[in-house]
Amino acid sequence: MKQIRLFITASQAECATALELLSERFEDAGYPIATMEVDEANDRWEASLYAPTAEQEALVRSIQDCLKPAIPDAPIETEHLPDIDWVAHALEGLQPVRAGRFLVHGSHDRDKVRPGDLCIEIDAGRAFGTGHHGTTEGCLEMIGAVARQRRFRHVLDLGTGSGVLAIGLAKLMPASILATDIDPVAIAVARQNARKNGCGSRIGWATAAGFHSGIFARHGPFDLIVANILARPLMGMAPSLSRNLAAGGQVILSGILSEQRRKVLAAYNVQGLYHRKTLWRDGWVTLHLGR
Ligand SMILES: C[S@@+](CC[C@H](N)C(=O)[O-])C[C@H]1O[C@@H](n2cnc3c(N)ncnc32)[C@H](O)[C@@H]1O
Repeated sequence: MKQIRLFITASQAECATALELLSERFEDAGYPIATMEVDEANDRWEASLYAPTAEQEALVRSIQDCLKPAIPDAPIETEHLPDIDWVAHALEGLQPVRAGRFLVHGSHDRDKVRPGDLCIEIDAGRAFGTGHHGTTEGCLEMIGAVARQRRFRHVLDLGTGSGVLAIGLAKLMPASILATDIDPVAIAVARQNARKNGCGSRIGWATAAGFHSGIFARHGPFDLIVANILARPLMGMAPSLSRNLAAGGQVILSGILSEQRRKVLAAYNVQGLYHRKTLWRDGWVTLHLGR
């Protein structure tokens, strides 16, 4: 199905209002809504709604009507999004997966849940993270293990994708949780998933590339940072990750191939972070580091 993004460009405050109004009117009907900063220096943000192309005309009118009381003059722009392989995504989500203390399953597998299962319900969709990938599995397993060892108060899930790790964190830890992603679609999907899992109000959301946003200073420093991205960006962001980590903080990293493990460890050692444990899953590693 062809998809579009309908959006306004406005100040951060106006976009926050737009997010509230649009969520109230459209989210229960299944339209993902998101905001994203586009120009920090000039306070330019975008508030977006994602929909099938066929609904464009009717939705533009409804959005104008919805925003009129608060932001009467904002023109609504349209971006046509690339096609997505829905079949591949749907197949990815067929089977429930056990990852450490968690059972990750789609809504069609609710009957497979057993008493005592710590469940995360995620339907395959437009954001990465159904629990089937070795990196997600490794992170969930590591989150389960570290949650047994100590209490965390400020937690960050950087590169949240479907929100699977943030939801797992919320289910295990009575902490304040921030989840971010470079992709606004992922944030919109993750917010919906968190709501479905009963922890929507426990998690703060933001679209941000790496640590390039004021949101981290407002929520941090963090005593646990989880980032399942890829080895190269993880190495690049080692200094900023370290700056946002509280004294005595811990880090879980994944998206790293086995052969990249040493390089990533070296980049974090330079920042004063040391290896505690490695999990190997399907050629990928998940690292647990501490100060
Ligand atoms: C491998 S997926 C992980 C998703 C989920 N956390 C999981 O464990 O299954 C990586 C996610 O990181 C996001 N991402 C990639 N580079 C990023 C960056 N520089 N800053 C923030 N998010 C990033 C991608 O959009 C994607 O959603």
